Amino acid sequence: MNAVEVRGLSRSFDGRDILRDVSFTVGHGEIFGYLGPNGAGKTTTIRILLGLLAPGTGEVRVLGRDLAADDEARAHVGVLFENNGLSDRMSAAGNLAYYAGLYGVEDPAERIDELLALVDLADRRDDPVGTFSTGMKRKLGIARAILHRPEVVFLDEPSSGLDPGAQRMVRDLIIELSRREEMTVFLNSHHLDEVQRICSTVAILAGGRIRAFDSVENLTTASGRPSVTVTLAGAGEGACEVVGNLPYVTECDVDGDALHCTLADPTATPDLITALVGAGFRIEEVRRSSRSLEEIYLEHVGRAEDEA
Ligand SMILES: Nc1ncnc2c1ncn2[C@@H]1O[C@H](COP(=O)(O)OP(=O)(O)OP(=O)(O)O)[C@@H](O)[C@H]1O
Repeated sequence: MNAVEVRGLSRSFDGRDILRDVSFTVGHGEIFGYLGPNGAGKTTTIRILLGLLAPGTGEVRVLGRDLAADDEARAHVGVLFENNGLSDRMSAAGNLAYYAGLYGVEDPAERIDELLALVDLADRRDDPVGTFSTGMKRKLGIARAILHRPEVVFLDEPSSGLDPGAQRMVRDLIIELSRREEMTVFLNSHHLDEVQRICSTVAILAGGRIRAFDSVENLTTASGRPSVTVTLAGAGEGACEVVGNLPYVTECDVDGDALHCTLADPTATPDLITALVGAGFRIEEVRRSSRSLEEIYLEHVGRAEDEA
């Protein structure tokens, strides 16, 4: 059984199709990145998973259960939306104590101490949250979301509005809680660099449909679409004319002295080099290159926009 299952999910608002036949799964203990442009339907998907919004068609399950119909199952799930769900007037510890009461957390004092230490706010425990920075509030929001030791936690844009230092703190915290608390983390994010660093699997949602669903490794390494970067001794002008028509070269691009080629055949690199040398190019270095998640994301989103 997967931690999260979405099968054939569709949902429209006021006649506009937002989600169309969306399917993906998230395994236990994974940090999963759910990506897509503004308005793609990521928060809508989370709200349907949490049982806060009815699906149009299709089926969703969290821990094998339908949260809309299963009160007990909701106790195993945590959520952080962008507003953190905190009272500015209460202290950090007071906020956590309030939620510990709502969730029926056992030994709340101990758990609150543990979490304040985890999010590095122990020394601010008695200060009103209204005096906290955006990053501190976000960290406390995450502590609130995992207070009751959920098995799955949904984090909607946990890094939005944070400076790079605070983004890093939140990123480290997510890794820590996945490792230490063995939680499955469902992360909505626009920070592709962050997602590439911490997520094991991602899905890209655009134009209402899932455009890619795979491990970050498969998406970014050469295994899917092998590519090589050839550093030439001198300008790369004319290199694409030489290799662009070779049958195994699917894409070619020159940037200064660097020639980037995507290959249809992963074993074709020596032939590519032979062709370049035959045409008089001198070669400094040849590297298999992996593509960034950002490049892959932009390609899928661009394709979805072209289709629209
Ligand atoms: N209750 C609602 N009624 C009408 N339209 C809605 C409702 N909730 C969401 N929408 C619309 O559905 C679309 C998807 O919204 P959603 O918040 O899921 O996007 P998102 O991918 O989370 O975007 P962002 O990255 O900007 O947070 C938007 O066009 C939004 O206006």
